[in-house]
Amino acid sequence: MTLSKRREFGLEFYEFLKDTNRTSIKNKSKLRDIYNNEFRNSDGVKRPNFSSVLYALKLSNKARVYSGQVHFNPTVREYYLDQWRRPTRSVQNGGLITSTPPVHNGVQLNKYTVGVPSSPGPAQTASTQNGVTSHTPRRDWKLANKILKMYNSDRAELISDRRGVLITSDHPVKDGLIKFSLESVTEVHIVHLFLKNSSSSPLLFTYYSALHRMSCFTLQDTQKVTRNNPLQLAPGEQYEVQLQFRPKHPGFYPAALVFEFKPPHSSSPPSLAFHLLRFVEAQCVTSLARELGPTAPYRPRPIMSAEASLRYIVEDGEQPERGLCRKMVAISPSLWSRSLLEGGLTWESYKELLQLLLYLEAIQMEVDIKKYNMTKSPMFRDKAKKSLLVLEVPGVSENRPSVLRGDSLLVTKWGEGKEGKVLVKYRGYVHRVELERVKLGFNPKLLSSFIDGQKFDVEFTVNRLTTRLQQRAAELAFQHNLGNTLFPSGGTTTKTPKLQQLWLYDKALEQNPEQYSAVQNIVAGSSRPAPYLVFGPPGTGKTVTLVEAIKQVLKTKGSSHILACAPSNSAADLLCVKLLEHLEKRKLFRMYASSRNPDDVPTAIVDCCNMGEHCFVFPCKEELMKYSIIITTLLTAGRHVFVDEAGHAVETETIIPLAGLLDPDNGQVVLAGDPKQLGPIIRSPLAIKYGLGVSLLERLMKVSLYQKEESTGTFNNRYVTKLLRNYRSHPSILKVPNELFYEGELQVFANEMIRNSYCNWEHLPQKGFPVVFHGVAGRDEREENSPSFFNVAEVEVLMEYMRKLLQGQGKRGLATISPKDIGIIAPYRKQVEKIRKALKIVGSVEEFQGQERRVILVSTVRSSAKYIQTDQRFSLGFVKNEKRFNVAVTRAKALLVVVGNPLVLRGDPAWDRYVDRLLFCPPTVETEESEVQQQLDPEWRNEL
Ligand SMILES: Nc1ncnc2c1ncn2[C@@H]1O[C@H](COP(=O)(O)OP(=O)(O)OP(=O)(O)O)[C@@H](O)[C@H]1O
Repeated sequence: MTLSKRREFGLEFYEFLKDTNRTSIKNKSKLRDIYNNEFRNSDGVKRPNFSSVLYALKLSNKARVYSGQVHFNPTVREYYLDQWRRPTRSVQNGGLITSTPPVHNGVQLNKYTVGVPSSPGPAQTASTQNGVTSHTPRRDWKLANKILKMYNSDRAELISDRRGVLITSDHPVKDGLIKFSLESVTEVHIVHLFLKNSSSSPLLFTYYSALHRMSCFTLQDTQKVTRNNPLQLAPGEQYEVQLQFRPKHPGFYPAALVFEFKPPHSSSPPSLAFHLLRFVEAQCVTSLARELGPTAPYRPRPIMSAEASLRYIVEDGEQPERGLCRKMVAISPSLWSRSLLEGGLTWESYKELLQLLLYLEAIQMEVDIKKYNMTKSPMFRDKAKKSLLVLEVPGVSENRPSVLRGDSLLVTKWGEGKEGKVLVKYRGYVHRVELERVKLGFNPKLLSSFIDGQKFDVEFTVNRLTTRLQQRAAELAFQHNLGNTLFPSGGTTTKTPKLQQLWLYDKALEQNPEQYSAVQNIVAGSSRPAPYLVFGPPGTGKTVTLVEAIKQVLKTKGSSHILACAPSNSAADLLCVKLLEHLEKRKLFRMYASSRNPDDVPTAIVDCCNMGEHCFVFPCKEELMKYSIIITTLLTAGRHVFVDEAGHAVETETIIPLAGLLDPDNGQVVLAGDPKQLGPIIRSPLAIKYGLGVSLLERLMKVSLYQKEESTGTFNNRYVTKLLRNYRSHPSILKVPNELFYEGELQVFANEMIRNSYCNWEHLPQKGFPVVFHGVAGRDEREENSPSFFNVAEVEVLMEYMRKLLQGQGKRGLATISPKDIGIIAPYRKQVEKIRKALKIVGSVEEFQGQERRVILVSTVRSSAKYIQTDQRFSLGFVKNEKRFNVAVTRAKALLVVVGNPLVLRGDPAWDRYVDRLLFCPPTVETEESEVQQQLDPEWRNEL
């Protein structure tokens, strides 16, 4: 159980002590007895033992223990029990709070009308019994849990006025919900709630509270009603409770309020109590937020109904210009058996099992893509190229559906499908993919009769090429005898190599013995035929080691042919740019697939790649052999094959460049990556279950050859190098990922001046600790037909940080910074689009793996838990995806700002530990624990 959960139980116990007037008890064994006998198993919730709970309280400075006595920290009450912010000052004794600026200051509030009671109400006496002022309604955990459980089935009843109680308000109430909106954080808004006994007998109003804590709200009433101090409502009598909303930040703040009533006999048992619920949705929306808000309400595209059983013919369309394109034949698995699936991956089962898993994956892709079929979708002529038609495909930029240049889809004129008639389906080829639309090339037969805005039914199709390439690679790997490479034992390895002394291009690497030895071993080919692995956490120099090794292989063996690959275009481009630092352009060739958008080619690479006049061209083999290095993505792919970010790729993707190209005896494969960062994206649950989600790098790392030798406790440098010196980040940025994912092994080696450049930034909650977690109560919204999410409140907070960063630069000893030193990472395309409206420097996590910036701002977007499963399924978002989370928080050198809703994020174990460690454990040795809590805005600290 996490520390935060244990702490939560501890605080809940403290609350229980308060409720039963026993906070004066300090004796540890007595408290343990109360905990065990009365609290621990009182409501079926599984709670940890007392010591474990006490330990969590101690760690978070909420309790101290000495001489067998437990002393609860007085701030426990303020921070925790008082989840509804305590009034800052009272108007009169026992009166209603009117903290500044009061909206209804001076208005009378009493039992029947709004006013201040002339004398202290009975609550004063009751609440001071224990020497503690406890009139602010506190949360009843048991009740909150009970209501949350009932909520799904009994919502209608919970919000209905019952047993003579009517709850009305000065705001409109629709379906139990009160909504209102403010324009600025300086405003305070009050909602008056009137509780009326409309029955013919008296009733007791016994309790009110909120189901969730949210400190921007305050609830209050004049009589300070509690269960110890109930209020009798005579027939026809009305009583007012006020809700005050005072947001600190723009955002969306939902709340649920519960009101408890009972028959008026003092002896009536608690079971006779009944509860009414009201919901509140408060918003604070600034003008920027309005501008960025949904352009139109979200309306998912109508999905095409199940395929009609009509006869049809297909009219082929116009393909985009591209080089030679060889059709590949589909491979159906020859064997399909449970024993094959369950037998695990061995060299004997390699081809059959991988082909079967790829087949399962392809079936899942077919099923998935059908869900995106659209009906009644209009198309328009492209203004720039009249022969193309433009179709809106919301979500295409997030691969929902996955459509690339060169893929095709089928359209039918809407309303044409009639029984007995042969339907014409027109195949449209994708010429260009834009944010939410594609440009399609169709048959002239369609174009000649096309009217702008004409509506069509659209069927998406899966491009089988990628699966087929991988299936073929599995087959070729077998044919070309790559068993010793893919299942290395070390037994077949050639004699111990002689390592040469090398003069590295990047002198910094000579100072790092692991990097230097990795380069030496790669140059000597010492692991052959086994692959050489370079693995290690973020920022440890895997890519630069790989790049240096490539340069050294070329320097020492001039005739070598090297294929350098990465799973994504951005990672392959990065390799290319780094290689160009010391190599002549003529030696190097970056080969793009025809599906790549030519506009996305970085300028540094334009004149050493396969970009032709209008499209990418594919030179013949002889032409290609003139180059020393060819750089491609794995799917687009020697003697030497280098693969960067190998942990991100499916095994069969990684073997595409090996199978058929690698000489099994003399070829050298080098894989660099980190299995704790982005992994393969697989849709089929069966394929995942039986191993397709494991990259070649990850699988090999479990082979004994690549593991620490027991006798020495070290890795065998001949086959593997583990890099542990991080050259990127300030220790505070690394602290939590290091503990979560790397067993604390990462060492800080980043340039001191750069990594410390934000340690004194005035906006840090704590000096010397350049990590900020900024809690935002936003709302994850969608607009129009797009399935992608955005969160305007988070954009606003990001903009605020951008302003602070750019305005503050160069001042008070801070380094100057330009926008290119700042990166913003968001998990959804729509959020990226919204942020781009103001800035030009954002990208998705995939684009950021392998990259770094001086300052990184992360927007997590998710603010409601209900979409988290969808995120998991589509490998989107940061919640419930440790690897994406790890990549996002390890890109910054000097300052990391994470903006998100901690209540939602904490539903994920990794985030929970992250927020927990940031908040409750000293991030650096010299930090005071109490100060660490300042890392989070106080408003949120109360919520957690
Ligand atoms: N020996 C070294 N001395 C100084 N700086 C280094 C050294 N090795 C790497 N670096 C620097 O560290 C940073 C991270 O390097 P690199 O991108 O190669 O790491 P990585 O392990 O591939 O990271 P990630 O897994 O996060 O993509 C770069 O700025 C690089 O120049």
